[in-house]
Amino acid sequence: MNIAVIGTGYVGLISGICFAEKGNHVICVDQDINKITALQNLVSPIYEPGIEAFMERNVQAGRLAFSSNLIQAVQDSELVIIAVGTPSLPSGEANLQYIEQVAAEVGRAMNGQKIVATKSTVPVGTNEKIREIIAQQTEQPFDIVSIPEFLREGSAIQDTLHPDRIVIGLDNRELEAVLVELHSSFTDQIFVTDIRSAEMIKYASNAFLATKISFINEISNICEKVGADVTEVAIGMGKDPRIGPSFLNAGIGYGGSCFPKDTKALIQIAGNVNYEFQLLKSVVEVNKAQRYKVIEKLKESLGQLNNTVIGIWGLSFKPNTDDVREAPSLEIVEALISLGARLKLYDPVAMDKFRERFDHPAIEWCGNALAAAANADAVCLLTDWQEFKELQLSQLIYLMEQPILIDGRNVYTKEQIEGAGLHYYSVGRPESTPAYRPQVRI
Ligand SMILES: NC(=O)c1ccc[n+]([C@@H]2O[C@H](COP(=O)([O-])OP(=O)(O)OC[C@H]3O[C@@H](n4cnc5c(N)ncnc54)[C@H](O)[C@@H]3O)[C@@H](O)[C@H]2O)c1
Ligand SMILES: O=c1ccn([C@@H]2O[C@H](COP(=O)(O)OP(=O)(O)O[C@H]3O[C@H](CO)[C@@H](O)[C@H](O)[C@H]3O)[C@@H](O)[C@H]2O)c(=O)[nH]1
Repeated sequence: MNIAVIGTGYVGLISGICFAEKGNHVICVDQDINKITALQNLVSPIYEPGIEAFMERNVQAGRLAFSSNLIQAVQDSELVIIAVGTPSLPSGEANLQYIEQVAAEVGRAMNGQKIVATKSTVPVGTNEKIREIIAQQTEQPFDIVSIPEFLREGSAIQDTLHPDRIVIGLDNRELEAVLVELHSSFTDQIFVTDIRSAEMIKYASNAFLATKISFINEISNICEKVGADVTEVAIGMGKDPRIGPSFLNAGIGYGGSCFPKDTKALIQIAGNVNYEFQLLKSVVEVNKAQRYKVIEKLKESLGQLNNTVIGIWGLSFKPNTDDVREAPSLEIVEALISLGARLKLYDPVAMDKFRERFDHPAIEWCGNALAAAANADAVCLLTDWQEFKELQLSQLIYLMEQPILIDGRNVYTKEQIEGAGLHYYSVGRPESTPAYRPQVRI
């Protein structure tokens, strides 16, 4: 099939590449000329493991191209996929300005029958709005479908090539066969439903996963007080197939471009029909508070933070991505600086993206994890990158001013900590080392 994908962010670019990988002819469009130029030179604007090899293979096979010419791309395609951003407005509601702009541009470009599919996460009823906007611009026949995207950053290509399920929302049953056929090379778990339900499935799924995380984080806070171990609790809970083992990792809470934005948007979607989504409001509040646990633990171990030196391991909101949108690190770094700490920051790939968002004279940018720990009074691990898990922790005692490690993602085992000579604090697990008596820097 000939496909145009509008928006070459995480979703548009990865979907475009994966549809091409399955033999379709795809043209990916973006209004950002710099992105398009980079892509035409086979340079990915996002960090995603394996992406450049997939891009190169499909471009060389003549199945994938990049352009800023939306009109041409739409005219050459039977299926137009909208994958532009839907960021939060200050109210928490989804900002639909990019969606509406693209719908109008697609409408003006139409030269014959098209299917217009929305992959962006949009509030219930948005696809109907898209239909109206397109219809105002063209007399050409077209159909609207909702195909929400469930990929995760860091494993986006594998998630797209091997999804757990694909949801297709449509109101013209004649399209079912062609859309199921298009997606059947990815999975046989294809659920066809109506458009409004498809839109809601996306928000409900993200809200449920966020709820699991806030739930286990609250359990971890109680575990700390009663002497239980949240990792053991999560394993025991997860053995019940009704609960499942995934998304029960306690830590400093969820970040990223999706959970924070989509939970707030769903609260607003409910509010717009006079429904107060109490449970989800609590999930958001719990998540906000959880980030500060790291700072509480630092205060517990160091007393006060003014004039201390703190090493930070990990800035991206999760491993295997350079995305720092709504990363817990942003709030934690700002809070530590406001408390008078000097910081030594290291992340394997996200330092440039972080620095574009936040920089300060109190920050020293470090080339590796050990450099960030050198002469520090404490190190805080904020992202569970594999390279941090593989560090020889016994080196820290020789490097650090005070041997304190705060593990915000529970990555280290008892065996790794034992014998390392550190004072180790994690989340919801009994402390495996004695509490530290701070030395105050003059
Ligand atoms: N990032 C994820 O992991 C993920 C996963 C599932 C769903 N989603 C949803 O998918 C949507 C896109 O997310 P993203 O992270 O890929 O966004 P993004 O911000 O990374 O990319 C959006 C792209 O759209 C482009 N764009 C905006 N207006 C345009 C226009 N008029 N014409 C052409 N291009 C235009 C921007 O330049 C940008 O490159 C959002 O609704 C998001 O909630 C994201
Ligand atoms: O047990 C867990 C699992 C995740 N997280 C955190 O939750 C956030 C989100 O993680 P993840 O879901 O893996 O990443 P995303 O790329 O944001 O993907 C989510 O958001 C996407 C955008 O909507 C959806 O498509 C995906 O299905 C959904 O998992 C990260 O900060 C993680 O550190 C935890 O704290 N504990």
